[in-house]
Amino acid sequence: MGDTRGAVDGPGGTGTATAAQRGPTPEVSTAGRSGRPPGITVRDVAFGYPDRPVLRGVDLRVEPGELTALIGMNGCGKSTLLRVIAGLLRPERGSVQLGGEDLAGMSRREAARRVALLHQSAPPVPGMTVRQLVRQGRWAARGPLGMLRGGDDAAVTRALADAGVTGWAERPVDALSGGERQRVRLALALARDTRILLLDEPTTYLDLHHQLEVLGTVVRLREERDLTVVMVLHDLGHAARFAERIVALREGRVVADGAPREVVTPRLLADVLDVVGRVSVDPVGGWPVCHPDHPLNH
Ligand SMILES: Nc1ncnc2c1ncn2[C@@H]1O[C@H](COP(=O)(O)OP(=O)(O)OP(=O)(O)O)[C@@H](O)[C@H]1O
Repeated sequence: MGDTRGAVDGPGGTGTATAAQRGPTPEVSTAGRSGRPPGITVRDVAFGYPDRPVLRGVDLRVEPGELTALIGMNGCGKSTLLRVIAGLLRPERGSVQLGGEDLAGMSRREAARRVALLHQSAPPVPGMTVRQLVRQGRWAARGPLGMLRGGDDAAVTRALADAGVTGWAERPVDALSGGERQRVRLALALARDTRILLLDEPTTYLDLHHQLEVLGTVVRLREERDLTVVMVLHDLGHAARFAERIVALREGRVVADGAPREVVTPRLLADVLDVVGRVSVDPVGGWPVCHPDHPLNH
């Protein structure tokens, strides 16, 4: 497999102003709202589960305020990498920094005040309402004794509204459809009110209408809340359209990294996704459009 990394040396060229294009701004080192959001620096990270190595030396730098899509085949380590960045898994080697602060020196709560992760979690507690679940997102913001703070209700209300689920607030989560639950998970992550948002397959279970709606919401919230966002997407077309930058993993390594127009090529389809296909440019939007033909047979 060829290494397509370095096709460009940074984000840009998607028609949206990138963090680099917006110019240098100071990173903040706290979860506070002033200044630019923290960037993410992953250096030579290795991680494995007891029976298998997964991440094999990942290097990645996400600029403050950047919207990055992480792509790759099933099992290549995307979710594992997000969990490492969220501080849920400790790397065996290498380091992760959030806004220049080393994650290794942070408690779970300190990490959770800086970074929120939407992931495909366990089934909800029977009868728990959407609002009750989303309130759980406030745990890290609370004091050591779990005391509710003044901003909790406002953060929950805002998260419900931003994810478009206010109308379901009093409904039991276990009575919602898969797609509805996925939007509640987005609200749960937003309730953390962090400046770094990690989204693991945020469009899973959603119909096309709601996929576009959620991705549009992520783009809007990135601007409104001034966030740094990394999202795992299986749809390369969505990644090419909505992200400023695409990072591709293969067998636990970064093998491509750059602006969609630069890295989304037939070679990327083959090298990263084992697919033979073509790539054209959307005549209206200008983003790359993939035309997958058939799986690549090795
Ligand atoms: N808790 C676990 N214990 C053992 N192995 C695991 C665990 N979680 C994931 N794995 C394995 O680690 C590898 C990477 O998994 P990961 O979930 O990071 O992949 P992924 O790229 O997100 O895949 P997908 O696109 O299918 O969601 C896979 O081989 C998976 O089976």
